[in-house]
Amino acid sequence: MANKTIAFIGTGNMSYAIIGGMVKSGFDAQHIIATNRNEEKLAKVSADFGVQTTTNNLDAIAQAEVIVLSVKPQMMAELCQTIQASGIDFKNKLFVSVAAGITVTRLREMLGHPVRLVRCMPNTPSLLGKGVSGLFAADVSVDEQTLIEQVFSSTGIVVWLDEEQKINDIIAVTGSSPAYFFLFMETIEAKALELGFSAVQARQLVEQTALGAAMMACDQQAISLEQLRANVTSKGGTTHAAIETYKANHINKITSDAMDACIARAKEMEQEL
Ligand SMILES: NC(=O)C1=CN([C@@H]2O[C@H](COP(=O)(O)OP(=O)(O)OC[C@H]3O[C@@H](n4cnc5c(N)ncnc54)[C@H](OP(=O)(O)O)[C@@H]3O)[C@@H](O)[C@H]2O)C=CC1
Ligand SMILES: O=C(O)[C@@H]1CCC=N1
Repeated sequence: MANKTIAFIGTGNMSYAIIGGMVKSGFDAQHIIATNRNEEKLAKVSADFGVQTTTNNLDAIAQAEVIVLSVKPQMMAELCQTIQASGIDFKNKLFVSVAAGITVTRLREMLGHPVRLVRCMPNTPSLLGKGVSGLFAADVSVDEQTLIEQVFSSTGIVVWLDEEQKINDIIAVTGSSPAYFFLFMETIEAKALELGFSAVQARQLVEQTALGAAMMACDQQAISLEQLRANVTSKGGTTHAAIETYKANHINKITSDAMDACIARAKEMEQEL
């Protein structure tokens, strides 16, 4: 990665998290260019991580060897149209798209060129080096795969996928799932408030418990999640009463249905965009 420059086109929530993870893990900020149409967002990423910034996407693309397309899927066609119209030489450029719901075929149509491309499905914990990135390579050399693996493994773990359609599955498992955990935390926080804990206490109690549970799972790999749960659940006790309530309300089915809806939406977007 030594002398390669990487440009993030459309630096919002996701690119901010990736850039943060990269810089905190030691990537040279001077080899990262962040773009946005909004100066305010660029001021923050520059102040926080010391990367180069510009509102001129084409300047950034011209300077970079790796170009991460990171606008919302609905804005990708318009962005690619401007890249295509610029007449930029794609020969020495490797593209990465983090967009959900846009296939390799469709991205190449949008760019008007059969670019070498990696589809990446990251998640926002990348900011803390705790991300997961699912990667699918399309006509990418071994050296380029190594390069992309270096970039994304600086933000957490990477998983190479052998079929493009698995990107949609990993969206459900890791791309979108931080939001499921936050939703679950929100429900505990709301109930803690109802029980009379202050807002500060409710937030602190839920975040410390979530962190503690996640760290126990990470620290005790040999113990199944089911067993970790069992270790909290005394026979005839309070946790048992709570868990039985979750089961009676079909928590497994709710999660399975939610993840199926996530995958179905990704497939629908592939038809729409
Ligand atoms: N957020 C997440 O957890 C994850 C997101 N992704 C993918 O990442 C991509 C980005 O998502 P996210 O970061 O959440 O979205 P954001 O809207 O936060 O970030 C995209 C940014 O790009 C800006 N932008 C739009 N068009 C252009 C343009 N032509 N030139 C320069 N900047 C532009 C937007 O500006 P403005 O604010 O004015 O619209 C916005 O600030 C999506 O494709 C999504 O599917 C993948 C995995 C997880
Ligand atoms: O909600 C979305 O569509 C994006 C993709 C994964 C997380 N956020």
